[in-house]
Amino acid sequence: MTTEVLIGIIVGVILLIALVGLTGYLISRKRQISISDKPEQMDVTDGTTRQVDRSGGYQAGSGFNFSQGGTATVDAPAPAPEPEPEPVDAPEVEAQPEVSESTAAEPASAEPEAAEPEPEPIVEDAPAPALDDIEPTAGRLSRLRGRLSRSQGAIGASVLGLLGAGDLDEDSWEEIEDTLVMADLGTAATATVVERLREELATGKVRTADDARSALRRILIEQLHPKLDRSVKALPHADGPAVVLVVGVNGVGKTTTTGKLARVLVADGRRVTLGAADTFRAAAADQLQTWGERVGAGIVRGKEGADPASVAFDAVSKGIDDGVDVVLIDTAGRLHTKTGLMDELGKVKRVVEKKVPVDEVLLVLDATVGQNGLMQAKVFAEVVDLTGVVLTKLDGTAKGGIVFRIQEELGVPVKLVGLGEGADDLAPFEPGAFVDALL
Ligand SMILES: Nc1nc2c(ncn2[C@@H]2O[C@H](COP(=O)(O)OP(=O)(O)OP(=O)(O)O)[C@@H](O)[C@H]2O)c(=O)[nH]1
Repeated sequence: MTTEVLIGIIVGVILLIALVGLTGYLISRKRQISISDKPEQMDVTDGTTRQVDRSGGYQAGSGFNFSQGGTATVDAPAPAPEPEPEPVDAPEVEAQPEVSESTAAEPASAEPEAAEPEPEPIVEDAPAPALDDIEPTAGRLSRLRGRLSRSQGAIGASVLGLLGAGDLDEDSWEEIEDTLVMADLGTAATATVVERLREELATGKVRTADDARSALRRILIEQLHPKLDRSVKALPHADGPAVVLVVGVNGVGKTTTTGKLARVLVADGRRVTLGAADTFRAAAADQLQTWGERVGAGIVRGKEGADPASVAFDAVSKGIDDGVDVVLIDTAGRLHTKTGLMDELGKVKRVVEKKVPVDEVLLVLDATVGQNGLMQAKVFAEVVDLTGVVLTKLDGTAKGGIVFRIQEELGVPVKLVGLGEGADDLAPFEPGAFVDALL
């Protein structure tokens, strides 16, 4: 009797355990997201397989968005602690000789009152010869599809692969974190993305590959502050042209970006004057002149070593006289000393503003240099009030995640991206399209 009861109890317990185990297994199967981290493949006729282009790449439908300076910025990101702008030059030198700076290539010098007369700036009018056909600006991103191929999938394949492995242990979460950090998202954005992903998974609503992809997509887009005003303030005012200063260290693509931007503006029916205030390297002014000649934009340039501020001032003066819509000023970015840079850029801005307000200060950063770019950005942010970032060479890097850090740490929107060396390889930055290229 006792033995029978005992056997009965044991059988009952075994059945109960089996039932609990089966239920647990079924629940865990249901929660498991099955996503392949391998690229999709398809058979081709020769019996081999090749990757299906599931890219779509970085594409978007709209063209460039230009606006007038002074318009309010929408939904500024909660920036990382803003660097205190350092005071620009202790006592502002009043009655500055606007175009009569010394030609000495000494960047850190104080603004001289009465220096040697500046040689007359060389003013080149737009030449008559046949001009380039400029690619239409609308749908520019669609045409540049696939340029982000190296970024493409970097985050998606690995993170979605891990999410697809079902219940994630701490090692998997660490691996997800590592992937995001490797893509240069930075620790703050990575922590937020991981936290948000954990929350989404905890709700139990993420069940399929599509759910996981769209959750990750949504979270990454949120981190890019999609509502930021990314319009380029390049539309003229009632009483004068818009002025755009293009700043950045040498070699990042400043001159190229200035030329590309001129093309976009001309293609949109705007009249442009270029100011070659990068007087450090004569070749830079030659390069800009060529860009101008190709689209019919006038250029003002100085002799090598001339004072950048006087060239900028003359460019703006000529722009006003000619009644152009926008003056684009390419500056030199010798980052050897912060003081030198501050003196030079601060002075360029102040001198120009004796004529008209500067509407846009675009910092050009080379995406391929990763962290270094961020350090450069911080130095520039201390020197001038940046209003936007142009991220160049995104076609040659898997580190597109730097976009997240720049915006987060500077509180300045990425407005444009360079996606190649071609004259029309400049596109507006669009968070949705960018994230699609990453996944
Ligand atoms: N792949 C790629 N190359 C680019 C891009 N933008 C610029 N470049 C190249 O980067 C190089 C440097 O560009 P520049 O415009 O001369 O750079 P900069 O900052 O003006 O440099 P300095 O003239 O020395 O002051 C050139 O070979 C450009 O063609 C881009 O978006 N993608």
